[in-house]
Amino acid sequence: MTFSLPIGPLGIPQLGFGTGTYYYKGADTLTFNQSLVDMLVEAVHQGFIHIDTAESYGVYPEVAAALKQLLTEMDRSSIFITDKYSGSPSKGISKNGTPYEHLKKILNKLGTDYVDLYLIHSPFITNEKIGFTLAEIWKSMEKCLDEGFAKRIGVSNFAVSDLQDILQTAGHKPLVNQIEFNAFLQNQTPGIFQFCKSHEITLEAYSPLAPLTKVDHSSGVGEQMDLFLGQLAEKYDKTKTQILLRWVLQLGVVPISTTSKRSRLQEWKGVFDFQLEQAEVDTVTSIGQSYKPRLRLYMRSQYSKYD
Ligand SMILES: NC(=O)C1=CN([C@@H]2O[C@H](COP(=O)(O)OP(=O)(O)OC[C@H]3O[C@@H](n4cnc5c(N)ncnc54)[C@H](OP(=O)(O)O)[C@@H]3O)[C@@H](O)[C@H]2O)C=CC1
Ligand SMILES: O=C1Nc2ccccc2C1=O
Repeated sequence: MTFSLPIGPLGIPQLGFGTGTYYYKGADTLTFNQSLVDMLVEAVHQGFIHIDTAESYGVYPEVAAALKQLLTEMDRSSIFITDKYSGSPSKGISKNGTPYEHLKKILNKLGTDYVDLYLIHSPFITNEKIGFTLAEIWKSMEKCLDEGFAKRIGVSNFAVSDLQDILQTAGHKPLVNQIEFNAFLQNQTPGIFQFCKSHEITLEAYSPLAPLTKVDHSSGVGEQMDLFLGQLAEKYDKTKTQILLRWVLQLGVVPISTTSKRSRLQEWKGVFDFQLEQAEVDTVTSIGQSYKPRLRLYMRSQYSKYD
């Protein structure tokens, strides 16, 4: 039976395939990573049609190559592409101009007319750093939406006060906030989960598997969580990876994961054919909340003060 990735309320496919982290190339423009192209094509073939990329990952050539192949077989509308603007600074000016200027260049590179979701990668944008204020950057994001180059616009790594600043002047509100989110980091910044829920801003969770991959499971809360995930895995005949992704989904959050292994795609399919009981979701949540200091891999210099 063919697998269809469930589509959420804003038309967002409910698991994103990340082209950062494991596949991150940054400024390395010389190496072409054919294994990323092959994995993207395979992932989309198997139903994982949501591709998460960014200006800073240095992987547009690979995403473009995968799309070129895929678009000979399927409609553009069957694939969901997210891009993120970081405005990579160079001597106080953004190397790639405004989000609008960046996106127009990138669409050309990617061989498509639009992205499905366009995010500002982080709120740490100032006139001094890149020559534009955050308000100017949001205006430019809105222009991308108005002209149809982005179907949806949003942000990433934004705190409540950053969102409030944007909401004050926005013509179009951010539809998504992609944040670092896992059982051991349930609020990247204070109150962000609840704020986004109450403002109907969809949360996307990057690095959702960190409690499995970045934690000592031999003692303390790490061990307690591992044991509980193990119990749930046994009860549902699932893996711990599947249980953690399921927990994210049942909180109404879209996981953004990635993999180097084709076998993981089969594992991901098994995230969508079962449900945790509410009490089990709550237990993962409450064990997770007792993990101190919180498990934070990104934006530490700005956000570790909250841990
Ligand atoms: N907006 C932002 O600022 C950021 C966005 N992102 C986005 O999120 C994406 C995903 O982030 P990432 O941190 O990789 O997400 P995850 O936490 O989902 O980690 C994915 C990694 O976990 C490994 N893994 C899965 N299951 C297991 C297991 N049981 N044991 C050991 N390893 C396992 C996978 O390796 P394997 O190859 O074995 O499957 C893969 O490399 C990025 O690629 C990027 O697109 C990431 C960081 C910041
Ligand atoms: O989004 C990302 N930001 C990063 C910073 C360092 C390494 C990987 C990443 C991402 O995938």
